[in-house]
Amino acid sequence: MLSQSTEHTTDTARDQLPQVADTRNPGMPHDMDWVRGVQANTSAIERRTAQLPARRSVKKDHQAAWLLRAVTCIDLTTLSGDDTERRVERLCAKARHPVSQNLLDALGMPPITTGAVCVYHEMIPAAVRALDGSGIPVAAVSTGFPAGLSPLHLRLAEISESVKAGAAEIDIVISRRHVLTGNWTALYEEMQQMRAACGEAHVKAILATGELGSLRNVARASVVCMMAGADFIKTSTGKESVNATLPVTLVMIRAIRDYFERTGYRVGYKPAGGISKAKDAITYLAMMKEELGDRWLRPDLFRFGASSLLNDIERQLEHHVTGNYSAGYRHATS
Ligand SMILES: O=C[C@H](O)COP(=O)(O)O
Repeated sequence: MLSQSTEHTTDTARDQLPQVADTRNPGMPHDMDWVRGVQANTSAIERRTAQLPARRSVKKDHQAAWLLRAVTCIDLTTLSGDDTERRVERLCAKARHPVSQNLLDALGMPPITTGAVCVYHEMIPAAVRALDGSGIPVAAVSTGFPAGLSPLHLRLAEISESVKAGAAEIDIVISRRHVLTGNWTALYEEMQQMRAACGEAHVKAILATGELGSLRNVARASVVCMMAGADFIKTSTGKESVNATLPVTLVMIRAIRDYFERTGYRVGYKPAGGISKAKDAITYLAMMKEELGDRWLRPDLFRFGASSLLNDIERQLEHHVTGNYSAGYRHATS
């Protein structure tokens, strides 16, 4: 039998942070001095992250526990031009039962679900119907995803439409040009308007880090989006040529830590794009635990944006239980 805890896996350096009530990040006035003071030491960051996958070795039951935890944090995603209602329904069925009952029984685990299902606006009604009664939220990518270059009033209207259609979480894309030109005020104001358009729906700010030019820009954009009220900061759309990476992750989660230490508000983190291997998921979780502590290992503060990660996790769990690997197609999600 597995414990759902990951407590045996690594020491927690960050559990000493001040404990405050979990309230949604309301944002704060734009503090340009803070933003200008944010730096990122690229070589130190790359050195630190280069060591992570090599020294991270989680075995047997602990590995299965980490993998099940990862499953509960997946935003199970389909974002393709050829998405259909049928594909979304299959994805939602998988989100309800991401790991087969046989495996859960063998591991002594109760039923679990993924963190959310993430789709384009047009697919929201199908996802809402298919997830009815499951408690699994529908996340929608809005604001002219993935480039975010449609007029602002249309991007804001798209958010409102997505919320009206039943999305409980909105993944917005920021205007990369505001970062690349150092127009932090424009980024702050845009993010604030998007947060307001979301209303009660939680907003994840996609930075598209592969297009921001430098880790310092990633750090500054993270801070500005949190100041403007982002509930989550997310690396990528999955459509950039470089998506989630470990150096970008370190920069973003340290920005989250800094924001928490200064304001008392916890902002979530979502690495997305190209995360398809179970061992990579464990590396990300271990990094969250080391840098931010156990509180950030739950789906309200951590998600993977991933379309195929679940397949590999299920294969690894099957290997853990049976000693054999099954063919990948048996775990296909769509
Ligand atoms: O936000 C989620 C990403 O679009 C998924 O990317 P992926 O297909 O590389 O897993």
